[in-house]
Amino acid sequence: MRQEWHQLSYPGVASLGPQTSRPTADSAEDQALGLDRWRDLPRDQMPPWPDPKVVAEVCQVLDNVPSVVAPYEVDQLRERLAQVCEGQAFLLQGGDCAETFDANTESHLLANARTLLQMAVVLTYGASLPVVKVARVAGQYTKPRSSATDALGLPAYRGDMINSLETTPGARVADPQRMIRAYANSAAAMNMLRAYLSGGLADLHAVHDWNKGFVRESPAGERYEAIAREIDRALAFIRACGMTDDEALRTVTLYCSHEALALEYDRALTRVSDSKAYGLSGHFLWIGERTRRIDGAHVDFLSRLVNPIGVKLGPTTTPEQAIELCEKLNPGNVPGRLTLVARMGNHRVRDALAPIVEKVTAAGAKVVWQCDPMHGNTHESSNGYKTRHFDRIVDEVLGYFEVHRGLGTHPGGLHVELTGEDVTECLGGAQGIEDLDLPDRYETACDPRLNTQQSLELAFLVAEMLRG
Ligand SMILES: O=C[C@H](O)[C@H](O)COP(=O)(O)O
Ligand SMILES: C=C(OP(=O)(O)O)C(=O)O
Repeated sequence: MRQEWHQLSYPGVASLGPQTSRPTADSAEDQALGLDRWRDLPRDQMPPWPDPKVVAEVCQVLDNVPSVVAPYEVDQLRERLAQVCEGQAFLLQGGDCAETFDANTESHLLANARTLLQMAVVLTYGASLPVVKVARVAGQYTKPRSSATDALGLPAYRGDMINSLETTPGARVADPQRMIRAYANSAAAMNMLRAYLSGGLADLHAVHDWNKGFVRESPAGERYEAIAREIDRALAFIRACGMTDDEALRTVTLYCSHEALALEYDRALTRVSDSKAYGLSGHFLWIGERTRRIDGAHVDFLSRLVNPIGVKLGPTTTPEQAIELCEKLNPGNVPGRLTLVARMGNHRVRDALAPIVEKVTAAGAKVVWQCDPMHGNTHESSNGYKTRHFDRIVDEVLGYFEVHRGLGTHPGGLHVELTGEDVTECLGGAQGIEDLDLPDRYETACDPRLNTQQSLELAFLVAEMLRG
């Protein structure tokens, strides 16, 4: 008999039923869809689970839990991303680098959602297009690492789904039980966000009022006043037309996303509906720069889902590799299915991205082009913090716009690591954060995030770019 997740004794699982190395006996349908082929393929960044039997037992539990998202939402997001693909919408994706169980609080979730909504309003105005909003939330609990060990020689922290950030050898042992905690935290986060988003958090007028507060208080506020005033006028016009009760002005759909790194987790939360495989651990799943090998487990598994998916492309990606990824991940060339997320670094974006966009476009592949200006711009500060400079982030976005404008393609989206808290993790911005300020509130579990002010500043700057 299958176990319910709430019946699991924590932390031990010795009392659980059969010890199998596979999570479940696959159904014929799962087999036909090839949902477990990845298990036999080369797999980078594999969580160092000490005991596969425990992994299998945990997955057996996750096989039967209510999913985090629903198939119709996944289909809806793919359709919305199809509009981005066709140049009729813009994609904004953002949130924590690494979610943690401790920070999965109402206030943190609301602060992040609020910041994303604020950015979306500015970008909607800048692009004069609908903005599809996707949060890095409700599942962003795994991290690929460059090294198996950290500076202390301990096994690297790989995200709360896998091990703990605490700096003891015991805490760094990968613990499959954490997948259940990640699931419970993700389900709770989505539950709370759905409730707030339909209950006033997304009210357009309130969100714009927060932006006006930002413009008033930011040291660089003057620069953004013109756009804020124009949005004000547009809203006044909408009010004058008597459209204040319109549902679209009061609620928004916020989709959730995470890197599909711990494949055991995403596989266990996959459900087959109408003979199609839906990864229901999140609406949008992506493959990281470190796990995108064409013959690898991650590419194979995600190729079998119908979700909208993304793949990160770093500066060493060749146009041929990008085309191969398109063919493998989107053989039907379905618009909205595949997002190519360029994370080149500001020094490389102009020369590395252009040939990729050119050749992928010439090959006829339908993709959403998204810019992640964070991951190629990381450096160590003079006082030893992993950081990113706001100017380099802005410059990468500029370079991305230049490439797309030059080639006549749609610069479809932005993907950023951000938080709605006043942290000091990235340098620069109007607050002028410097190396010596970094220790004040350096709270990320992995990579540096833009704080609220830096995020909004970026949104205003991108709005300017979008307006040409
Ligand atoms: O978020 C991305 C990666 O997980 C991260 O940049 C890797 O960081 P590392 O180089 O410190 O391992
Ligand atoms: C790890 C990430 O990015 P990348 O794969 O581009 O390094 C990330 O976005 O969390």
